[in-house]
Amino acid sequence: MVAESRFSPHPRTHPRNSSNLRTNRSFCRPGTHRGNSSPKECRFTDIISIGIGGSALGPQFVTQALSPDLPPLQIHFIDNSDPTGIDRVLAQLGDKLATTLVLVISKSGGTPEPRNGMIEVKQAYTAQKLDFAKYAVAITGQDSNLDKVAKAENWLARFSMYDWVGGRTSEMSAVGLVPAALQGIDIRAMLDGAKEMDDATRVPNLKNNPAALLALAWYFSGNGKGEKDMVVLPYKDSLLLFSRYLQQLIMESLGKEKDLDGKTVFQGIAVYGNKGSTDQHAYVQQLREGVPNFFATLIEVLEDRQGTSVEVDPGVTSGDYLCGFLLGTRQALYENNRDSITVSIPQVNARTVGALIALYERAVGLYASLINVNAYHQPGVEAGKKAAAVILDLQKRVLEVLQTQKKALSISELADMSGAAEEVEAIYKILRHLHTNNRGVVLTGDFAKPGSLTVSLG
Ligand SMILES: O=P(O)(O)OC[C@H]1O[C@](O)(CO)[C@@H](O)[C@@H]1O
Repeated sequence: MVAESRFSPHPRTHPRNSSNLRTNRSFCRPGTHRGNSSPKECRFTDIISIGIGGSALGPQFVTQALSPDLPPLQIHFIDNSDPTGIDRVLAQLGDKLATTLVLVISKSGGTPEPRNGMIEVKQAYTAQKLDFAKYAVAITGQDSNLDKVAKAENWLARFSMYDWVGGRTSEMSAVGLVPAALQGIDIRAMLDGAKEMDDATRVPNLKNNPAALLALAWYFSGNGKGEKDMVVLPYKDSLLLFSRYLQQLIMESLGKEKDLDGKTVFQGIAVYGNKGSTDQHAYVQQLREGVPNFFATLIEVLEDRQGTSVEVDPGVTSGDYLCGFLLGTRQALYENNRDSITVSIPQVNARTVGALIALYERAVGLYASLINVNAYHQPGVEAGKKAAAVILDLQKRVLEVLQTQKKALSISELADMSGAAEEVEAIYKILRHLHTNNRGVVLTGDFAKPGSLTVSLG
């Protein structure tokens, strides 16, 4: 899918993308089923996919939406720097690591979370006397740090990402297509659906352009200032992660302080939601009667299921109920002057999911043009990353000071000696974290009164 014509090359260059996939996929033939595969055909049973943000949300959404009930390879995600989360994935796999492929996905190849995940997973392979390089695949920008590591260590495969593909618009690149193909998902159909939508959303007549209609509806509803939140309610379990995927696509793209002229605009649209009808029993009460600060997007899937349905009442199926809940909620919102948009798809399949992704990618680009912001950078996230690096540096400095001390110090003494008198609270939190995790820092005193605490190395 081409996200935004200003940033993407001509479609003629796309075959390079698929040849990238074709030449690299020999490490494991997708679609080979576990039950009848010989070790030669595919020695893997599972995948660990390590990535965050745009390098995780698309693959997670597509897995939930499209992965077959018995996929050829079962995928597990590590999308955080949470040690417990990493442990859980590794514990679930146990001695199956020997047949587990690892995808390390990071456009920049320098994001700390996937780097940490990769190091921890590598360590787990080493502990089982497995050569990590024989299991590891990198999906990253050319010559990124990750690319260099993968090249130097001779990993199983490397897929390169084009610079013009943004992280949050990368689902139709190797980032999304490799994990999807390995799970037996029809990636050609995904690309076909995205292509169809790409064509449909290049139409200059706005009334016939679904992405333009969507962008204009967002603009109308929130006054072009994001005054209303976007509540996304797909009435289908398999689309549960769509709102989470859209959260990044929309909020990271549109949530900007400055417009393209450098004017302070504080733009954005807040996105949340899970699924209908489940959310009707959670927060739809507020949507109907509470603060009118949202518009709803209802995703309607026409096909209930493959095969026939039992009747839960005479002449009525569960699917009829779901359809009734969607239409009923829409009506109830309308009656109370709450806006809603309904997007209908015939069924959840690779083609419609590809089309949905392409639709929203294009709508975001068009809406960004309407409000005059750059949808394709994320300066705010960079600020958060820098601030986290400052905290880790402070931790280092504090530990260095403690190493020189024979007697326990108060936290404010330690802050002074570390040249960070203003950072007493941050230092308290760092120390408490190290203390809790038995990292050689001993805090003594009343934790409810940080001023009473003394600290030393244990
Ligand atoms: O793929 P990368 O470079 O690891 O980045 C992961 C995510 O981090 C961000 O750069 C900032 O959150 C996202 O835009 C991106 O999707």
